[in-house]
Amino acid sequence: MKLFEARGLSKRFGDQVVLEDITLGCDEGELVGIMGPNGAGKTTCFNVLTGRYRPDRGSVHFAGQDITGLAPREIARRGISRSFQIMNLFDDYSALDNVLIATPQVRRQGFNPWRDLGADSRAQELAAAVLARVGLAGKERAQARSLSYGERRALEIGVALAAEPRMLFLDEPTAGLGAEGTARLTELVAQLRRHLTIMVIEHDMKFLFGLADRISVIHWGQVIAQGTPDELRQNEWVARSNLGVLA
Ligand SMILES: Nc1ncnc2c1ncn2[C@@H]1O[C@H](COP(=O)(O)OP(=O)(O)OP(=O)(O)O)[C@@H](O)[C@H]1O
Repeated sequence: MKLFEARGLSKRFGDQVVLEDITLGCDEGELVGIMGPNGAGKTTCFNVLTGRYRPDRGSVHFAGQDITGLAPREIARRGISRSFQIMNLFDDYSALDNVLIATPQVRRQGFNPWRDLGADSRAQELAAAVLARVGLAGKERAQARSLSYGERRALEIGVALAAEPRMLFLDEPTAGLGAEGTARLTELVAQLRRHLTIMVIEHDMKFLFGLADRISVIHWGQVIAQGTPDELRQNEWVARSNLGVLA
């Protein structure tokens, strides 16, 4: 059985069918990519997979359980974390505190901006370890707003990792990064995939083709091709599109 599996997902907004009969999944330990042109429905698909939107039809299973339509918080509790395409950090807080706030220890007590986040030394150690994992050792005390764009993207992934997920969803992690930032992020994701199952939406096909075990191509809300990077390079549609040229 797959660790994560979506079957026959459909979603419409008003008259517009945005997702139609999407079936995709991944085994434990895999890195699976979702690619497709602008407006293809990738972000909507991600939002359905991670509980932000309820599908009109179809199901989502994780670790043998039906999680279709569960609230994002409930899905997170079951071991799925996601990063956001739009930056989702507390700018005035330190890098360490941004991660601390997302740890299960601190979450259990409810978020209280006035509480002394430094009081729990065990949680602090865990948060520092997460920062080291995403390449931000030494930046613990830096305010989130003072970090470079690439560092902020790494911190966002750190925030997602703070919940100690079994599976990580990344929404366009290289968006806005230059060549050097993308290279760093590629290295980070390559490290993370050793211990995590990862699903990633990405426009940067070089990034995706270099890292993914398998990729689903979405166009007009449907999966039009699925396979390993090598298989997709042979795919006529991918070869004809810009997506294929970039890879
Ligand atoms: N909340 C919403 N209400 C109405 N329409 C929506 C909503 N979210 C997305 N759409 C529409 O669904 C279609 C797919 O959008 P979506 O953002 O999922 O595509 P995408 O493949 O992620 O695109 P991009 O790569 O540009 O982010 C678009 O036509 C968009 O306008």
